[in-house]
Amino acid sequence: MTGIGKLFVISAPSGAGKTTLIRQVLNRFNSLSYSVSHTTRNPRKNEQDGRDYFFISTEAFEQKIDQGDLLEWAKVHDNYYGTSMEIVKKTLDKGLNLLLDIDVQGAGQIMASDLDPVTIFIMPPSFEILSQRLECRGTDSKNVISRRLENAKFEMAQKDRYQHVVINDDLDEAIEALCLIFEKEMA
Ligand SMILES: Nc1nc2c(ncn2[C@@H]2O[C@H](COP(=O)(O)OP(=O)(O)O)[C@@H](O)[C@H]2O)c(=O)[nH]1
Ligand SMILES: Nc1ncnc2c1ncn2[C@@H]1O[C@H](COP(=O)(O)OP(=O)(O)O)[C@@H](O)[C@H]1O
Repeated sequence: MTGIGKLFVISAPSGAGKTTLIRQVLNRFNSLSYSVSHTTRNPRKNEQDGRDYFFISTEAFEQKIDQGDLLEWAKVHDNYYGTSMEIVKKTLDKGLNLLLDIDVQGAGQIMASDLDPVTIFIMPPSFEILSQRLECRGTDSKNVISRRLENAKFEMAQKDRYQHVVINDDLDEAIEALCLIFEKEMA
């Protein structure tokens, strides 16, 4: 992969606000596109296949692993998630910048590659607020929320592996801090 596009990797514990922040960043920068991942989890209400994720079966996902179609993949909160090799290659080769929203395991795989990514970790202001945000979002059952909060501790412990850490407390301030990183890195 020798294109001149830049690769950005964002990770955060579930509920920290990365989807909210990423939408704002994508609106702001025309030269930045988003890599739609494949997942085996069920779509939430308001999520669209092909826009938020490619929602596929476990069999189809495992076939993609076997065929080498995925640049990286991981099992997160009991489901598979993975990034299409083809999307990344085509986008970077066109000279476009690409944003991956992936977990800490997948981010580790990209950090170990020769893709030279810009890495950003989004932190919630506190664990209590993270828990409140997951409940207020209203997309997940109590069990699913507990599982996500359990993983959050392990995920947040890895924030120092990232080049940038943005705390998402006041939303507008976090958007500005994040956009500043993209502006500088794409200059
Ligand atoms: N490794 C990897 N992780 C992904 C990918 N797509 C999404 N994720 C991560 O999977 C986790 C769960 O995502 P999701 O089910 O959308 O829940 P949310 O974080 O609560 O919005 C998050 O940490 C995402 O960053 C991917 O392609 N690869
Ligand atoms: N800075 C913020 N202040 C208050 N609520 C927020 C903030 N950022 C995001 N939220 C809310 O928190 C919930 C989780 O955000 P979301 O973007 O879905 O997180 P993630 O994609 O990291 O799981 C959503 O209901 C969202 O509206």
